[in-house]
Amino acid sequence: MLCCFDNEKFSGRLRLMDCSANSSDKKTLKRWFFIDKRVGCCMDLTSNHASPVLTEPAPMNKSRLGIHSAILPYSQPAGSFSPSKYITIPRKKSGKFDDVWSNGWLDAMKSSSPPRKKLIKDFDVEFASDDDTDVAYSSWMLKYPSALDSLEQITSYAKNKKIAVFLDYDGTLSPIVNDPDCAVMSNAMRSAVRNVAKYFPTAVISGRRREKVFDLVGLTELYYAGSHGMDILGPVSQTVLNSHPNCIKSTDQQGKEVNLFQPAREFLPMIDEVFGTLVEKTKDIKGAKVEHHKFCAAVHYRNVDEKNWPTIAQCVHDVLKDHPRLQLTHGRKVLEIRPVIDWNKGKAVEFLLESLGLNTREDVLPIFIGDDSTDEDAFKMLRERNQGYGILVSSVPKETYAFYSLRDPSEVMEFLRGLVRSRKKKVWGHEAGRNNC
Ligand SMILES: O=P(O)(O)OC[C@H]1O[C@H](O[C@H]2O[C@H](CO)[C@@H](O)[C@H](O)[C@H]2O)[C@H](O)[C@@H](O)[C@@H]1O
Repeated sequence: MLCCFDNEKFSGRLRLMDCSANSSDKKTLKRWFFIDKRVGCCMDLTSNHASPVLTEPAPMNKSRLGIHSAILPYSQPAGSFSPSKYITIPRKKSGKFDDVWSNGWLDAMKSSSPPRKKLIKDFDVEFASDDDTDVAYSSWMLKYPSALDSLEQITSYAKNKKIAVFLDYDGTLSPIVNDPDCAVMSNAMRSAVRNVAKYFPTAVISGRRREKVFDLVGLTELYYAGSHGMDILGPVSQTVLNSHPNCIKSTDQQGKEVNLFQPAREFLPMIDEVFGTLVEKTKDIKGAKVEHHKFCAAVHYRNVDEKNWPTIAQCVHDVLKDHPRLQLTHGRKVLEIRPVIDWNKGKAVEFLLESLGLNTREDVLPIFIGDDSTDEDAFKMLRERNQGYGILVSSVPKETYAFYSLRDPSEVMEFLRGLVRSRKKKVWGHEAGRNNC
């Protein structure tokens, strides 16, 4: 007998349980089936074989099942996902704020960057073994296929197009580690990124301070944006200088002429002040760390005992209460305070495309690779433009606006190497390293 559960939490799928299995013991309950409401395909999670049953097909179905995604329009955002990562502070009619217990901050803090088991549980899949989590990941990959497995599709579609590569830093180019100051990039990754930049315009767009991310990456051939895109050093473009009032001519660390765009410049003194306050307020919380990213401030709680998380949340909450022009975003075990302006990583990608003279061209294929919630702005922008690919780096199932997935930074490196290999082979048929862009 099959029982049907509407399981919105699991990627908009209907969940079917085979009640002929022993359901009293969750560990032995192995026969779950998922029906993707849009894909119209039923999958036995124990066998991971998809077989067509029920429900009518929808426009996104084919792209999710391996037919070349770029041929198909992004007709709708992925699943029922609506990433509300910008946290509006709930205000009571009295003008007072709700506290961190009731406004969901602590839940968001707990679920940010969770371990594998916990995340699977959040998707309401009560699995116990590593095999089961692998099965859940494989099922998730039907919706977000591996960019490595899809490399041939991606590169053949990109053959006559200009690829532009946009990369997040933490969790994408470097693995997540406990101390943000120790998040170094391997030489192998550096060399992969350097090679990518030989063939495609390449930028790193990070939440960190721009100068810091440049120090960590150490490649002069890239463009850099810090503070989640609020601090961009891009190529000189008169069009961009004319159309963006906050954009000025400047020089980079090598003395080269560049365009400098800092749309939140007026917030500098406020962020300075808030940084000082946060340092002071958290100084007695063991493990807490505050970073000044110039146009935003980050409060890390990865190394703080969970019993002290409410105190961290309260400190940040109190600061925001006093600064209505600032807002909160949740990152991986980090609370970030940033200006309330209409600017994000997605806008930064568009800005850089414009600076490169690629924004209005239809033969451009932007690829954005990132792991964090702030990268969703870029994934979403690409979906809305119906152009290019967002690639989410995650080793656990996550809702996302991205189109493809990669498990971890080592797969990112393989993917970047694959892009270069295919460009060398398909365009020139030899190993010459010329910039084709
Ligand atoms: O946009 P990104 O380049 O991904 O930057 C996002 C945040 O990355 C850093 O924090 C994260 O990585 C740390 C090192 O692995 C880890 O310790 C921390 O828990 C993560 O949240 C950076 O320190 C933050 O300021 C960035 O906002």
